[in-house]
Amino acid sequence: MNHFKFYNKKDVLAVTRIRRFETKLGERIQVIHDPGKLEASLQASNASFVLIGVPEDIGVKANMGIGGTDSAWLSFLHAFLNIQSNDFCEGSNIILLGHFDFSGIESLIEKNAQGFDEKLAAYRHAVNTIDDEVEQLIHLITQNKKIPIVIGGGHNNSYPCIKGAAKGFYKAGVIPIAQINAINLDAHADFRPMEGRHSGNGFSYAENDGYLEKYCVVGLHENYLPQNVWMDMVNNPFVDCITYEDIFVHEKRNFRQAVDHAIEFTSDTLCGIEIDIDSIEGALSSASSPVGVQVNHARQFISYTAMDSKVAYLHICEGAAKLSDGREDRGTGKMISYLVSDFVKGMMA
Ligand SMILES: N=CN[C@@H](CCC(=O)O)C(=O)O
Repeated sequence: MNHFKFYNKKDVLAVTRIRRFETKLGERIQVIHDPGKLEASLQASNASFVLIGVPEDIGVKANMGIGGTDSAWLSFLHAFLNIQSNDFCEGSNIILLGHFDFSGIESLIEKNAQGFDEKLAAYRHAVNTIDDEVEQLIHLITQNKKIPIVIGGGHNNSYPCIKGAAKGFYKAGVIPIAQINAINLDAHADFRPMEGRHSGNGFSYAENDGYLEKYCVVGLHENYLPQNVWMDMVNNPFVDCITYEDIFVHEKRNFRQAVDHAIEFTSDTLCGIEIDIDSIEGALSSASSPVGVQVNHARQFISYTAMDSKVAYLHICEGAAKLSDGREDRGTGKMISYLVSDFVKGMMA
């Protein structure tokens, strides 16, 4: 984990706005005092959740998307640490560990790779480094029976989340084999072919490597589903989806029924909970869209899955506060902060 930056109490308080007679999450959230003894510190902590950032857009660029998913983490942190600590969400059951910084790798690629093909190959190759480091940390967190909360970053990080959690919870004796399920609220399946790692094939690699058993996508857009991916999905009994069109256009099921179906389909073992911010109407991401679920649907998705699934981890990805094409949204971080607090509340309910 060469690229991980641990936070201390001073770092946390630097972004927490202190106010008399009030307490913010930043004042209650835990940090690790000795990063050199990470495993022992996790073991000794009574916290249930470990929050980490993966602010990178290497995976998105490796998928020919628009850069900028590295900008959501700080925006999220500023909002999250200033949530009021109260009976609804107190904060001390969360460890804020820190974030990965892969910006050095990105600069190297930008400086040295020549032309489109070479750059694409270099970005895809770099995702392997991200995979290894993120997997290692998720493994460590879960083998100590804590729930990772991962804020990305591109959706490429579903792969190390699934792989790390499957191995970690297996090592902890929580599951009989190193294999988990996943539910994904997403406009895209991210089940593209294994053509080199990127943000569009995290679930294909996880399934192919045997770490992902059942996978269900909620809110998939028919217009952005390549035919080869659709064929792979319908021919695989361990993969299921409920399209956006079936829920909101044809009204075959309502949103609650769609989420309940996904929870039921994946109920046999631990399940990773995934939200791609591009599933939310108008939210800023590489694949932003005027069509998508409302923020309150995403909040309900998190709340229902946190309460009713056997949760392995939460991964919120693809959001951006600023895209490389200049578009900006100062609300992205605050929106993600609502989703994370809904998750913690749902898990504690
Ligand atoms: N994780 C997102 N994957 C989508 C969107 C690509 C993009 O525009 O960034 C996909 O592969 O289709």
